[in-house]
Amino acid sequence: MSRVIGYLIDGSHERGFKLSVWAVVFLVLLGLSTWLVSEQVASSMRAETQRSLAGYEQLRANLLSTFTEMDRRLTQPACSPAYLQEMRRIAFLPDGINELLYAPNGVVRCSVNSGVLDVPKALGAPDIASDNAFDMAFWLDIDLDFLGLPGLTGTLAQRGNLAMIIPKQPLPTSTPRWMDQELVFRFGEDVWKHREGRSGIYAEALQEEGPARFAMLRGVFYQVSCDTGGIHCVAGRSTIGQLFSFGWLTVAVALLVCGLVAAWVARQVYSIAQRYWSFEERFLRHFEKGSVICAYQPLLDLKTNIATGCEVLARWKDVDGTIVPPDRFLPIIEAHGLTERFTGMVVGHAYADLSMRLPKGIRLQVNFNIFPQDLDASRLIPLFAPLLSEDSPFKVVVEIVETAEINPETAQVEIERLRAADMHVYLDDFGAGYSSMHNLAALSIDGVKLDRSFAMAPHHSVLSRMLDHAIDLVQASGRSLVVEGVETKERLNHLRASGVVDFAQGFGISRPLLIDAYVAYLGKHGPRPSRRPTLVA
Ligand SMILES: Nc1nc2c(ncn2[C@@H]2O[C@@H]3COP(=O)(O)O[C@H]4[C@@H](O)[C@H](n5cnc6c(=O)[nH]c(N)nc65)O[C@@H]4COP(=O)(O)O[C@H]3[C@H]2O)c(=O)[nH]1
Repeated sequence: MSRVIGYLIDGSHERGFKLSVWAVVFLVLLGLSTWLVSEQVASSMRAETQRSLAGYEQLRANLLSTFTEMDRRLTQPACSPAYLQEMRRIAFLPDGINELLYAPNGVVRCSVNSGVLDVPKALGAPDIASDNAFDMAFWLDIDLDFLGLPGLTGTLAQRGNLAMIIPKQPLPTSTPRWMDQELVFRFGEDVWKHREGRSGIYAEALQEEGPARFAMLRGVFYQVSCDTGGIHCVAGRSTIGQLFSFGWLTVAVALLVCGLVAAWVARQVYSIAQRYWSFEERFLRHFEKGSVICAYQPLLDLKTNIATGCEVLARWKDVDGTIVPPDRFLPIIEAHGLTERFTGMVVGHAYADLSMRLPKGIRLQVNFNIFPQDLDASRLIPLFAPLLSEDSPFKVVVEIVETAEINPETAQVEIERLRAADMHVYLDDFGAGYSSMHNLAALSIDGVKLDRSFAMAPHHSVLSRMLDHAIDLVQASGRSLVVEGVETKERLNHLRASGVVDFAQGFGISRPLLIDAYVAYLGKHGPRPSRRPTLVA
């Protein structure tokens, strides 16, 4: 996991990472805005279809009130002059309905405009029977010739013995251009007749799933609204194309905003991921006792050919269990002033490993690396205390690297104090960095580790040719000499043949090993246990 995230947030994948986050966020925002827009479109369409229906709601109210008025006022004998006179008065009411009729059992006998018909007009079966919420029957688009209106058609509504011609009610002309509408007159759940607007929309809308009959997935939006009695219905339809053509500027701005927001989020996510998941942050979050582990690289005594010691090399266990080499985390430890705490962890871990696993009766030289800035005996000695007890089977060596921070005078004082506490001091990586002949001579160190670059250098290279001279130089100082970086048998034999190198260390002898492997290695190549512990190294 940490490897994957580490890979993603590593600088070289910044673009890909940001682009992926951007794409995800952009799509989410796009989905969200599409949903919001579709909600907005749905509610606008609902409002528009209901507005279109409002005229029919009003018409229905007028019909009902006119019927009620006729029922109340037409008490005279049907089709009598007084009856027709009263009917005429009612027809003058400002409700837009001005042709009232007397039509018992679907047979028109008289009307306001025609008076008593010479021949009563039988209307036949109604298109919509009266078993609806308003007890009204309807005849749609009937020929009004019988009322003296040749060539005209109209809709006739009947309640009881009374009837009236409904004036034509067109859809509002101010409907938005991004939407088409159709008005239908419903005869029942599944039977209707087109009345106004664009034919076919209601039928299409009925095909759509869902209670709101709102189908945006196919890029078409439908909305149907019906009046209270469910007789008039207005179906609205709008397509993505229609919406875009009237709102392209909004769409362009929305896309731009989504793009910009996604870019901002991608940048934030990247920097948060980097901050939270960078190796440094991970290391600092999990820098605790169990996360530091030790590897042990054998030190081979060239005089006896026995691996009498080891160098303790720290590793860090990443959150996913990956073992991380020290060059990755040591700079972080130094930058955060954790060096002393870290050395304490390494010493504690090594002590626990070795004291538990080392066969009884073996005395072992154990080399630890310390940070040059920690060269302070008063702080170091307590850290190593468990390994320095009188009956300890360990010979403790601390390896220090010469750096600009080492002042030879103060270093000498600290080295003396360490040695007085039964610790041994080696100069590490001699021949590289800040190594100086003067320090080699002036500091009372016990040994010198030749920088591994000499032994690792290919044959006949300059460094390789310098190896013997470097060995002579250290030998002349009288210090114990360790050559590290020994990778091949040839080089090991060469060093052994020189007769002046005390210890060798390198992959050619053994790689750094975890405790189990190291104990197994010691079983084969280490000192034999003795009843009375004697120092072999
Ligand atoms: N190519 C090659 N490499 C070889 C060979 N033989 C040994 N090495 C590597 O050389 C390094 C020897 O340790 P060093 O010079 O003290 O260099 C150490 C030491 O300066 C530092 N270090 C490691 N553990 C600690 C620690 O606990 N405390 C401190 N302060 N520094 C540590 O990290 C450095 C690197 O440690 P490692 O990565 O473990 O690398 C180790 C070891 O694995 C060889 O034949 N060929």
